[in-house]
Amino acid sequence: MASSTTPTIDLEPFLRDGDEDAKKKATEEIRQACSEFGFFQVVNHGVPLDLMARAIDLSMEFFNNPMEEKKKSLLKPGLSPPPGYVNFQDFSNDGNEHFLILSPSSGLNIYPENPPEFGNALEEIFPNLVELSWLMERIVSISLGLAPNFLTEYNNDDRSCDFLKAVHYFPIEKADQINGTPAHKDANCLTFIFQNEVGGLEVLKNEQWIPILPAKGAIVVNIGDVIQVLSNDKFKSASHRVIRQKGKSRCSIVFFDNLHGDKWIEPLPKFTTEIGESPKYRGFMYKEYLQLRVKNKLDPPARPEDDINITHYSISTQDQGN
Ligand SMILES: O=C(O)CCC(=O)C(=O)O
Ligand SMILES: [Fe+2]
Repeated sequence: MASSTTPTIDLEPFLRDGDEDAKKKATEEIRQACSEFGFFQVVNHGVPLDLMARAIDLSMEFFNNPMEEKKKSLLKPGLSPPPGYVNFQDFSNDGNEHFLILSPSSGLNIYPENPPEFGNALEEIFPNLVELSWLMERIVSISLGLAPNFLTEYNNDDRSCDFLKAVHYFPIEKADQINGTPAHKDANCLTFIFQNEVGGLEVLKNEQWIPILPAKGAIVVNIGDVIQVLSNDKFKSASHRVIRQKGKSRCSIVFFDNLHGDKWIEPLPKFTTEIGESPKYRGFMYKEYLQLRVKNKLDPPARPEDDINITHYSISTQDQGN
């Protein structure tokens, strides 16, 4: 029966050899969560819990610095996404600020002096989240009926476009300031989020906002547009948002398992020609979509309905009939 809370799935069977039945059961739970919600949480995921807690604490210490101090690690222009500090309140209604890093091996990251361990903690957690992405790519591929290494090979095992953000959501001071991050769908492949105890992340299902409750040590996983398009809507990239809370700062660490911009994205034959279904999207170059999304964010259209999202590439039923 369909439920109204997102499931939590134990990945412990995947961290050891054997127990194929337990692996199958967890894979089936993930398949259901991906088609019903596009969102779920995982526990026993292999990312050290003390490192997760340290990354959150040090992020909050960084965000508690005076603004002049934070702005010393301003973003490096010309890179997309730009690493470093950004305060969205400077140019949008979003009530958050973030610090972004690219892959530590890029050599492009800049770190603030205070607190000195902040950069180390982010660099240390990054490869742990890459490791979890590999595992989830494998499970998601299997649950779509694809070869286990399908998603990893689809991106030529290229991890150079992954990135990570530490995000601080300011507490609400006036009643109308609830917007932390407005409703959106992630463009990438898979997103991983862990959060402090404050809450505010919500996912849309059947026109209802469902809270993703913070659970100690759990990591939220959500499906992005790339998987929705490849699977021709079999798996869902769900709309989600963050609501700010009264008197409490929310902190999250968000890791984006991302594709190379030169990747061509279109529904796979397995979900179209091979089963006699029409593709729901036309193919596109991933970087073209990302550029449209960035433009959208920095220079929002006057009418919200002109906001660019994945439906930009939808093939309507009418087109399919022609
Ligand atoms: O901070 C969060 O929990 C989620 C942020 C988010 O959805 C995003 O950055 O795409
Ligand atoms: Fe998101």
